[in-house]
Amino acid sequence: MGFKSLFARKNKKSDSSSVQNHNVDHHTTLDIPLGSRSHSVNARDQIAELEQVFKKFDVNGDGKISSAELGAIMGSLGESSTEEELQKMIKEVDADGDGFIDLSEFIELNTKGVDSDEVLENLKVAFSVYDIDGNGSISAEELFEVLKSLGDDCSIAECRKMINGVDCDGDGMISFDEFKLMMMMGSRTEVDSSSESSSITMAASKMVMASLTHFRPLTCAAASSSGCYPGRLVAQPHDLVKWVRRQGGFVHQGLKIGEDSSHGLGLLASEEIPKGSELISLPQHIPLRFGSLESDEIHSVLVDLAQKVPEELWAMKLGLKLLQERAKVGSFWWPYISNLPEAYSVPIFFPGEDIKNLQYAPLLYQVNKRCRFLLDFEQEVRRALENLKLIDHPFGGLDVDASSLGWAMSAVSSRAFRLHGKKLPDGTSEDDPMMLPLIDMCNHSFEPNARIVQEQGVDNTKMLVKVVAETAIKQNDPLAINYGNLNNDFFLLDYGFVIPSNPYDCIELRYDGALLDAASMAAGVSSPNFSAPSPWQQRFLSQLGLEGEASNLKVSLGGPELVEGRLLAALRVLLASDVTEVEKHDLKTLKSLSAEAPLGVSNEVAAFRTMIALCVIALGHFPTKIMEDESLLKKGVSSSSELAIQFRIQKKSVIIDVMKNLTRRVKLLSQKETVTSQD
Ligand SMILES: C[S@@+](CC[C@H](N)C(=O)[O-])C[C@H]1O[C@@H](n2cnc3c(N)ncnc32)[C@H](O)[C@@H]1O
Repeated sequence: MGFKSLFARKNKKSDSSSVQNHNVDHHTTLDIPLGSRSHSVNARDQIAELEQVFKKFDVNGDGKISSAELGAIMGSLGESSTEEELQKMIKEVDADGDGFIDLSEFIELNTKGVDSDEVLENLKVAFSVYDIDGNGSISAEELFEVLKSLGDDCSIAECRKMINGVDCDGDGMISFDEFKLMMMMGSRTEVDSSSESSSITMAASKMVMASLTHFRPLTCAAASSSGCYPGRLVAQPHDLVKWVRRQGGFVHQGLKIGEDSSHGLGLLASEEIPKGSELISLPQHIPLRFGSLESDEIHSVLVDLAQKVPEELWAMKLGLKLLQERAKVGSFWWPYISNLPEAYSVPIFFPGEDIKNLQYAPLLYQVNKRCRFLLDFEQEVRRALENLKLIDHPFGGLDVDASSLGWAMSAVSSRAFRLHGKKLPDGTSEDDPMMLPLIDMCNHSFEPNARIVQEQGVDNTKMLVKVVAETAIKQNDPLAINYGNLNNDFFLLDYGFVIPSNPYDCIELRYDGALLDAASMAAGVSSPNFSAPSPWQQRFLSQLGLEGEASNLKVSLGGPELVEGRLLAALRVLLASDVTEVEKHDLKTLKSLSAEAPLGVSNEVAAFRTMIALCVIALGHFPTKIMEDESLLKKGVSSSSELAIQFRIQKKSVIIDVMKNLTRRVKLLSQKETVTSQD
């Protein structure tokens, strides 16, 4: 890679050789002389800009660029080079042979043309940064948007002026050919002093400067308070479907991105699609990962920081990479990242009052843990970055605070997929979390019409992962995949939504003998002694993991199991008096709700009654009743309050459903008992 090509950051992954079906027209080269070797006085502006760029390279300010400075810049742009390569690059330019590049050599280099495929390829990458919607031309609005996102406060009128100076065919836009012409004229000798030429120079140098010297600010919008779907990072994001196709991916012609009821944006079928159809396929290089591909070079600061992320918050690790790519102008993934929501409705972004409004201790605990982690990690990140030179800084010198870290963590937790990674010796494979552009536009349903398939062990496939139609899909139907059979705690914490009547929702309780004593007493169950089990009962409790060192005291009610088997078995055993009777059954039977009263009807009724009373106690922990919650919702509240209220309504509904189900079972058992005693 030559020195000049640094002007447009070329990401290794955009290398066209690794891409099939690269949708770029290779035949539209303009017949323009690429440069000359002297400068005109009218190129003063451009030279002033080049001086500024030179200063960025010249880190120690000694007026010359050394191979170390060049290497550091290349490294920060994702291009690592050997000393030999760096020396070769310097030699190309070093007219006086002193082993450095001085300002005049730098200007000479950048004002002469280099007619090569490489320059053309780099121009295409630079062009794509501005062509936000991927329609092949840059509008004044797009130019404005990009320059604004880079911190340049030029007006839309100025952008129009810049465009007019370059717009040869008068359509008000810059096509790739016009862009190329502009870039070449911006660095040409015979630039006259007309205002048109200076617009060209200004536009060219602004764009060049932008793609070289700026990073996007990492601001984080507060979660949207309106009910409508979240805005994207930029007002006019890239066309994701086109981008995936351009990168060699496959997107079914009957798919489009559109608004999907209350789920934000999603994928919709624009025509009927038969069952089994391939919908989307992504080649290996499109997913955004932390660096599991052999060729990935991860910034060492990011690697160190990632090691400080606890395993269960894996999303933050990939989030660091996402933030770095978000900051980097010219990132290969920008067309994808520009489509990400600017805000997330996950509880870490709720106002404190709404976190309390969740009213459910296990989730409050998780939310607080995440918030605390983000605040601590913010400090960790600051410490890691504080003495770094700009060129060593993974985020281009930008400040990374807890809210931008939270944005990144939420973007990953709500979109990343954990695919199969490296095979392990035991035959299983490592989890490989990655973001799957476009596929992650699919919303969730427990009754999905599509599913993700990872192409594993299939020879000759360049595609890493695909989505296929699980059922026939009707025109205008949204595409839905199943994110997992998760409870609402996960959905809210990681994705920012709550599913009403979620069959997998449950409540978590802490197994506690004293609490069970209280519950059984309230239920009128005679002689309960849960807090002082006999030795044989303790043996059972240890086998159930409810006693002893390796115990796990979290038990759940609700979900498909209705009552967690360990809790049911514990109650059955603790309410039994005859060890030999209990020992007749294996643990599996004792844990099973469908095993009918294995220790007798009265034991079963007492166990169920105790559980019903436990539900009453759990319900009592919620300060509000469902009716009160519903009337609050009717009145109208903020979107975070709404989510918090919906969440707690669902939790209370789970408890009530468990109570109803157990009450029905008690009734049936009691009838059975009466019939048996009458027989
Ligand atoms: C993988 S993204 C899907 C694309 C997303 N809708 C968007 O606008 O970019 C996951 C996010 O979509 C929304 N979502 C997906 N399925 C949903 C559902 N069943 N109910 C509510 N929101 C849903 C949530 O905001 C979630 O965090």
